[in-house]
Amino acid sequence: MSLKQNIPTVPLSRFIKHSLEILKNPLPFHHKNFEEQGDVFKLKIGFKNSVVFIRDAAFAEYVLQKNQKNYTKSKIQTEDLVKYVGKGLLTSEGEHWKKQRKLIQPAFHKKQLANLLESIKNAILLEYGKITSNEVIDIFPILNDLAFQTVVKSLFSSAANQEDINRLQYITEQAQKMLVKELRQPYLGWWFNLSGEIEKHIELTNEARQILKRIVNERRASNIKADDLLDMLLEARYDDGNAMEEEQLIDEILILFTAGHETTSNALTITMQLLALHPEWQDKIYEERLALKSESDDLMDLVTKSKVCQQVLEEAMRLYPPAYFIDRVNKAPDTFNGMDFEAGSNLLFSVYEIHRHPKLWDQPNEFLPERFNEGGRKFSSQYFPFGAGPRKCIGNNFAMFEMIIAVSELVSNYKMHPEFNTIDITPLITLKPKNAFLKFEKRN
Ligand code: HEM
Repeated sequence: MSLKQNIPTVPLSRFIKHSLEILKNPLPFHHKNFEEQGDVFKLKIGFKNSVVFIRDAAFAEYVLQKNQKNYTKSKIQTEDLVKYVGKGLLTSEGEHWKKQRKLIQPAFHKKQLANLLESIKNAILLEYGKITSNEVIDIFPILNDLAFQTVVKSLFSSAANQEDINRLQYITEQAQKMLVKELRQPYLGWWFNLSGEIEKHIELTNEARQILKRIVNERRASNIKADDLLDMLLEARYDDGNAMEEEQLIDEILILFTAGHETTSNALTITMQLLALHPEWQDKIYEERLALKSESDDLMDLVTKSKVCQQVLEEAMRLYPPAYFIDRVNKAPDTFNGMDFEAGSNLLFSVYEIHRHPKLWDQPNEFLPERFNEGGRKFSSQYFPFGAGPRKCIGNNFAMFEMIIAVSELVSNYKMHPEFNTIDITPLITLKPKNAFLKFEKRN
């Protein structure tokens, strides 16, 4: 039995004093608090409200896995996001979530993903057509479009025209931007309502729903077998033999756009920046790709055997996890390591801090992909880029396969050079890269 412990508390005055700095980039503020207070501390963010910040990997494992039944997601995902994207996998809870996860999971199995690799690769190559050699360019917009196109093409093959795709991307990004505004300036909530800004964005997402309904109905009427994600979702059956209702299907598609787009483009952009700063790893990936190509042209072989490329991506997501916080709220009171948490406590796990914890990692702030040479599994109790437990990212393999193809294709055609020797980030809902300027030199 562990002794009772008080949770160190950072007062409201300190939160207010640093509020501008926190709005710009909260990570240094949190880091300082962790250094001063320890791996668990409470931050007062109002007279009655507080958030518990955690960089204890065992605590994360306990909440996300061992005792996950006592925890739900916070209102950000289960209410604020719902008004735009509806109740799908990412945003639902309880029995509804369980039923949806069981239904959708098979579409993301490795075997099933094999059918999508060709479309993923084609979408990637199309985007790489935008790269101009020997000029400094911002790689983020290209990789951002790439990540959206990849999800759309995996869902619909060629069923969506470019105009629809552009509109869907625009709407997804606008809704996300609006949500960021609401979360960062909660005190302006009344104004966002009164000025009609929220309503405008809900209308936009309704327009996206209409586009998606048309695409789905055309597919239903066509009898075409495309073997894409949409086919999988249309053919999936609940235990009672029924298929998904149309509204639910549309919600799930909107959620896949939201969850699968920004996270992947962030991870890819930062990986390219790190590779530009560490050209020896570009050479290693290039050599690996040459060796694999001489054995087989099969894309499944490429994505499962590109070990060096995988290590680089894993290390990039250790240093810059796109989902840099994971939040949970406890249903019933709970105790961890002698610390008591009353029901309804807001727990925020800093994946960013856990991934750089000096007690867990050698040279935690250095880019050392070789630490993953035995795979990420070795670190499964302290490495959570895709979350953990039953709510772990359903698109985990999809994202890794997509990113391996994207990195390997780019490195096999170009050498990347950095414009700056630092990596700048803007932590919003996800950890977004900033100033990702690189120069591309065509390989012979
Ligand atoms: C590098 C890319 C990605 C990262 C880092 C990432 C990260 C995550 C994380 C951390 C969670 C768990 C959140 C929590 O427990 O609160 C999650 C959930 C989810 N992700 Fe991803 N994700 C990525 C790509 C994708 C892709 C490509 C898709 C789909 C095409 C996707 C779909 C989802 C969905 C639907 C959920 C909710 C799962 C559930 O609650 O059952 N993600 N993701």
